[in-house]
Amino acid sequence: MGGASAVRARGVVKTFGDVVALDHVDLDVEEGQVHGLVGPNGAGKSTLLGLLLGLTAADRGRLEVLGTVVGRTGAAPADVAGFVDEPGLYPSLTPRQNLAALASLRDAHADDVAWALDQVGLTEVADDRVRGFSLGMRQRLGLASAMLTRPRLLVLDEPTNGLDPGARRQVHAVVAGLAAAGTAVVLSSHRMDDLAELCSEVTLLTTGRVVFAGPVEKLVAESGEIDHLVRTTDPAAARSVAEQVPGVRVVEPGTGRRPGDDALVVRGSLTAVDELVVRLVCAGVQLRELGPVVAPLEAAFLALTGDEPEDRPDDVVGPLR
Ligand SMILES: Nc1ncnc2c1ncn2[C@@H]1O[C@H](COP(=O)(O)OP(=O)(O)OP(=O)(O)O)[C@@H](O)[C@H]1O
Repeated sequence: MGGASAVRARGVVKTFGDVVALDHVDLDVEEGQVHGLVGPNGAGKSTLLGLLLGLTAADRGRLEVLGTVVGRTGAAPADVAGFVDEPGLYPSLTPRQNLAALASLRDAHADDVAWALDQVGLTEVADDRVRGFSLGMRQRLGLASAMLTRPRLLVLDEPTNGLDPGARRQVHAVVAGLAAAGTAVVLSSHRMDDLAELCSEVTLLTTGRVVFAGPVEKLVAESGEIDHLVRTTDPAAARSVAEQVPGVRVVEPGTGRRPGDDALVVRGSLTAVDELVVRLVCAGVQLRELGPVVAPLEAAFLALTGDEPEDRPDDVVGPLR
């Protein structure tokens, strides 16, 4: 914290006809920070990213990017790069040719092409045509294009969309490395694990409004009651213990259980669940597994939006705390 401001938005409004895509949005991002935008479909994430890239202009409010006020023309300052929706690529060209074309347009050094391809793990397919590429490969090439000019602000719309776990790890490492070197990164994602692993701060949007902005840990701490799966040696005894603990409620039907599983799902604050653990031990009931039914960040998302993020695994159960 404490770096120079990369983005400062105050009261930004953007409408499309009758649709208010952004409704008095504030956003603060510092250099060296990875800032996540999260929210249900249609919340305004891509619209906000588009404003940062200068693809469109705000109707009202004030937007400063890298110390420059972005005016009504929407022209973004130099040193900003990225993509919204899907990266724009030439399908008939190879990755190397795509990046070389960009490099010549943007004054990038030819050596940077090989560097960017290597960073995203596309060196081996650098001379294949983009036309046959999977979504994940196109996403990685989009990231390489965005990095090419070594921007001070990188804007990425769902950069891990379509990536397999290995490629996702690689993209995470690239983004974290760029941030460590001082680049500000603003990215959107529907994946709570991306946000938890990559972002120090998040802005949660619903229908164009900011409903939370701040550190990821604060979002989790504010999520209130969380459903926990409790697996023990004696489910019947565990249930009667749970029913006696103030602030703990047995959830019926509980989600997060495997078919035929007799584990309990209880809802309560972390303090109440801690008390349940103490009482189970005192009652001689052995605890085999305890964890949130959905990851705490996802629970916070659900609590604040009443919506369900995409790509939610069916069986997300945390380890014993
Ligand atoms: N060019 C446009 N013309 C008309 N309406 C638009 C346009 N761009 C966005 N919208 C509307 O603005 C709202 C916000 O859209 P936006 O794409 O920013 O949401 P999002 O959070 O990125 O959604 P998703 O998660 O589905 O990508 C939506 O209601 C959308 O239909």
